[in-house]
Amino acid sequence: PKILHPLWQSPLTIPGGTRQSPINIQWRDSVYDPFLKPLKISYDPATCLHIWNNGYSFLVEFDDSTDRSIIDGGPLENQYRLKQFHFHWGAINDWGSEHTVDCKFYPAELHLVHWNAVVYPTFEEAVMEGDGLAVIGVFLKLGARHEGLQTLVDALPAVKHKDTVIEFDVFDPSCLMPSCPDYWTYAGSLTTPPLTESVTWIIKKQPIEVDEDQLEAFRMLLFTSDGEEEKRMVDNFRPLQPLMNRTVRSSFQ
Ligand SMILES: O=C(O)Cc1ccc(OCc2ccccc2)cc1
Ligand SMILES: [Zn+2]
Repeated sequence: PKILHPLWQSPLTIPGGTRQSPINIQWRDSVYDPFLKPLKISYDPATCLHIWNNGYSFLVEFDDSTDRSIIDGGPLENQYRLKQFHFHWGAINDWGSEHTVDCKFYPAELHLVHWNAVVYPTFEEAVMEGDGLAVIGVFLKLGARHEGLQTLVDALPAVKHKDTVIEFDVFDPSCLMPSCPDYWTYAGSLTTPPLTESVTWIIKKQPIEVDEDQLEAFRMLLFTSDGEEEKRMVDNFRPLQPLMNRTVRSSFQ
């Protein structure tokens, strides 16, 4: 019988999928690629629009009608425009990330979603193309309070329920980047429907630190709309997918 995902009520596997995400990154199997460039990030904090609980995660969305917030370099052939960022997390600190490193889960993972506006006219079209999207993944680990994240955390009670949105007009996602430039990269997919194989993943080696209260703030969000029986928004990560015929490259030795 078809196994449906508890969260999405859609098939858990893509028939014929050869580059699905997330995956385990086995550090010793990754291959250093000296031709990988440093990742260039230039975000304009004024392009921030709002925070939205879409029933899977909370998304911070950006005005992507111009090239004001972009990434370039790294493994990318073009510059890509920032569309939104969101997180995946667990009910407890033992798991929550989508990717793992040597089979280790982090308590949460940040995804900054960008699309190739040089080649494709809209995000929706880019989502269907092999070089359409570039997602930066940043692991969150338990440690010191993250001051930059706190402005986001303070806004979460206003988007507790599915389909609630609040204006959020200035935020610089660069503050969520770790200081170390090292990353892994591989060809993968969306980890939520439509699961299309259109993502160049750029996974930062160094996690950022957040404290327990900040993780708990994520866990008080709800999958459910106001008036429905409350279901806490936790464990919103997809199971690991087979590596198949892929190599994970590293920007570092
Ligand atoms: O960050 C990830 O989990 C990958 C990911 C990237 C993009 C994404 O977009 C969903 C979406 C697809 C088509 C139209 C509207 C929204 C969904 C997931
Ligand atoms: Zn994601």
